[in-house]
Amino acid sequence: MLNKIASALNTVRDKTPLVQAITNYVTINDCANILLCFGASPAMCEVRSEVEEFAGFISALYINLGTLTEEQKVAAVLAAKKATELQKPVVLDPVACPVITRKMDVSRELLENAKITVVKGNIAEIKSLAGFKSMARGVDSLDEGDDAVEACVSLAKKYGTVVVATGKTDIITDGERTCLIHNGTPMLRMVIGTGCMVGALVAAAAGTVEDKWVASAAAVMIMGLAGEMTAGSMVKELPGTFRVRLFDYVYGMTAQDILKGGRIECL
Ligand SMILES: Nc1ncnc2c1ncn2[C@@H]1O[C@H](COP(=O)(O)OP(=O)(O)O)[C@@H](O)[C@H]1O
Ligand SMILES: Cc1ncsc1CCOP(=O)(O)O
Ligand SMILES: [Mg+2]
Repeated sequence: MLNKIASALNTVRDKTPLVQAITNYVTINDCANILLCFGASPAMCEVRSEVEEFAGFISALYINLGTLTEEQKVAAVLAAKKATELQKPVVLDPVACPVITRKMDVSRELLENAKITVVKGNIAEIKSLAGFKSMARGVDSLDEGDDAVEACVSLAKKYGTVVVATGKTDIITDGERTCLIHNGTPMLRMVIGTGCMVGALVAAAAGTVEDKWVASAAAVMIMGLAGEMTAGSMVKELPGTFRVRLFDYVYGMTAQDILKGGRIECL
């Protein structure tokens, strides 16, 4: 599996996927920059009158509900349907769906009316979307992760998607194959948007790598490992410096780093 993940990194770099993002205004710039560092090309195209035309050009679509305006909501549904028609991968990040009913409703609408290739959320978001009890505070998960694998598998089977749940241990499943990623650092929680950035990276990988489960695992591992390497490079762990250096470590990530530092467990 580590070989496949290392090869996924090289595939993204070789193919330079064009990732369309309809995403929140808190972390939009970080999402664009992390995509560039990964080797992808970001385009934040999110107006209803533009998205259907743009779908013809993209490698993948990333929809993040973090600050979902009414305009974004209409555009997201149109874009997801068009991407489905054109067989382009769609990644959904159902930010705050445990605590805001509208986000849950829009997530379900998207899952029911388009082919969502990957649903990526934190553990609380994924558990609540799967109908499990979860603990959240705003956009953050407070969930210990009990039942998380079961929730991921059940959600994956229900909608025929890959499901990614991030946390101390990340879970990636397509309903049949499940793996856990043990890379990461608590510092990733000291910077807002690391979850959004993981979603953007998943879209880039899904836009180029055939096996969407491998693509998702690769994106999640690369963020976790880059976080570890960033924290390891600092004499004192400071969030501002960490945030800037995180981009550098994603940019500098090599296949060799993955083979050496990747920590994955296939269940
Ligand atoms: N306690 C932790 N230890 C190590 N890595 C973590 C921890 N919590 C989250 N991460 C990592 O931080 C990133 C963002 O995940 P998370 O905080 O769950 O998402 P969100 O920001 O959407 O709530 C992921 O790469 C995840 O693996
Ligand atoms: C703080 C905040 N508020 C609405 S979206 C957002 C960013 C969420 O980022 P992440 O899901 O990566 O923690
Ligand atoms: Mg999030």
